[in-house]
Amino acid sequence: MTPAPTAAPAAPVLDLDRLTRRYGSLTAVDDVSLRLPAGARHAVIGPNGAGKTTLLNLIAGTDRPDHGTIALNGTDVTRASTARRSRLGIARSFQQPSVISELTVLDNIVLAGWPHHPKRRGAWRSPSRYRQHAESAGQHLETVGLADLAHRPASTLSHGQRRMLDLAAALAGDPRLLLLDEPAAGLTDGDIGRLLAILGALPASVAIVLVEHHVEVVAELATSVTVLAAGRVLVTGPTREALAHPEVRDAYHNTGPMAGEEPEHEATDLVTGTTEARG
Ligand SMILES: Nc1ncnc2c1ncn2[C@@H]1O[C@H](COP(=O)(O)OP(=O)(O)OP(=O)(O)O)[C@@H](O)[C@H]1O
Repeated sequence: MTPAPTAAPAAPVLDLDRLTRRYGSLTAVDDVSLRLPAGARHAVIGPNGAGKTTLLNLIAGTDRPDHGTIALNGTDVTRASTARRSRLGIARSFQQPSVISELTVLDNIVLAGWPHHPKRRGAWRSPSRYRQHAESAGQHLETVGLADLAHRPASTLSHGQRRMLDLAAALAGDPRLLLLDEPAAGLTDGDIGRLLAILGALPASVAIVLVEHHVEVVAELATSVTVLAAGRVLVTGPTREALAHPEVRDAYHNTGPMAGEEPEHEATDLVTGTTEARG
């Protein structure tokens, strides 16, 4: 009997291969490889200056690597514009929430979702088109708990509420990969709890890559972690193991044996759970 054909494994949502970014003599991201499956909940942690934001910039396309490749769902986007990456499903929230204070809460989300909407043409000239946009924007505000504030000017929001609005703006394009840069920074414990509940409830169709200094947020949300130190991958793996790694604690305190050490190049494949030598 002929065996039934097996389905080809889905392409990783994100595949970074030997990514390097130099600024003059400083190597901010140094030979970083990482493969994440669809729906991943992955955190990137490390001390200040480790290269975390630079890595997010390279994935989002606001910065370009000197070396290495970036693939999104099997499509090479290394040279793609930020707009094309956004259309392919990458969305991003920032350390400083990018909110337009003069607009209402609702219109911030209408504007963020507009380029992604199938009926985007003429949205501002046609009241019925605008209503369609406003309806989907309202759903995203529900998701982040801001629906009651939809018609307030965004300038009246608290810091925590602006962060939620920034998150709703990132969700407005129905992303497949959500990049979050320190989403818990400056939040109260209550706001952090709300953020965790919102992110925890996102569907598995949305993968998350999270840069975060709050280890408890990482432990709660991420199922896998990459630790960067001086631009290099110190360790990548399941959250509990990565956080328990002795060199992680050493690197955080900048006293450990990792300083100046040359790690072997490895790519940890979080699709298959294997680690392989590359290069
Ligand atoms: N545009 C730039 N030009 C020159 N150097 C830069 C630039 N962007 C980042 N760097 C340097 O690259 C290194 C990594 O910076 P990056 O912001 O990625 O670190 P980080 O891990 O996000 O730090 P933090 O936790 O403090 O935000 C730092 O030494 C930083 O000064």
